[in-house]
Amino acid sequence: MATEGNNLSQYDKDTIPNAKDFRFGIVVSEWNDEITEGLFQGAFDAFIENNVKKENIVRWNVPGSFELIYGCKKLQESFEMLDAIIAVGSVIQGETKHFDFVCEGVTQGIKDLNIQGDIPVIFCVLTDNNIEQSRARSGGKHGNKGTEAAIAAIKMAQLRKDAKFYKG
Ligand SMILES: Nc1c(NC[C@H](O)[C@H](O)[C@H](O)CO)[nH]c(=O)[nH]c1=O
Ligand SMILES: CC(=O)[C@@H](O)COP(=O)(O)O
Repeated sequence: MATEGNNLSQYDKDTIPNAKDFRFGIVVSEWNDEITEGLFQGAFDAFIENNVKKENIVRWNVPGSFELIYGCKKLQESFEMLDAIIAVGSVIQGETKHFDFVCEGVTQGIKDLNIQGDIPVIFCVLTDNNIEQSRARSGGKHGNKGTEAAIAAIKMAQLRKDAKFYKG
């Protein structure tokens, strides 16, 4: 289902687990900060709307989306009490193939963190053809993928909690 024609910020609060005791990390890329700040705000606001305490949200910044891999890895290691982490980035096609390598590298790196680490890392990295697409997905006509990422983070935090319970 494409984003076009859908609003990423709409969700049914009744279907979201109780997040009041969860702790979250958000690692934010500084590249295209007009976009990443919008994504961060969407995620932060969604956490607050779902009863996450402000003091339970940790934010780290990194230079670019490729550094999200290392930043999220160090957050996993340094803040073992976190229940989930969101990686926030905005990659926009330029003149060269660099876009392809950054996008693939970040995708694979965050995938690896979910395999190797115990804290889920949510992929909130826009990979757009132009800034208009990015604006539309970070608080514009298509809503905010940051909101979508926060809801995913809450759901994965609950899944991780349930898994620990059943493991005994
Ligand atoms: N072009 C974009 C980049 N490029 C920078 C890389 O992410 C990385 O910081 C650099 O290669 C040094 O390791 N980053 C974005 O987040 N968005 C872009 O559009
Ligand atoms: C994703 C990128 O690194 C890209 O925006 C850089 O632009 P260019 O390919 O023109 O060097």
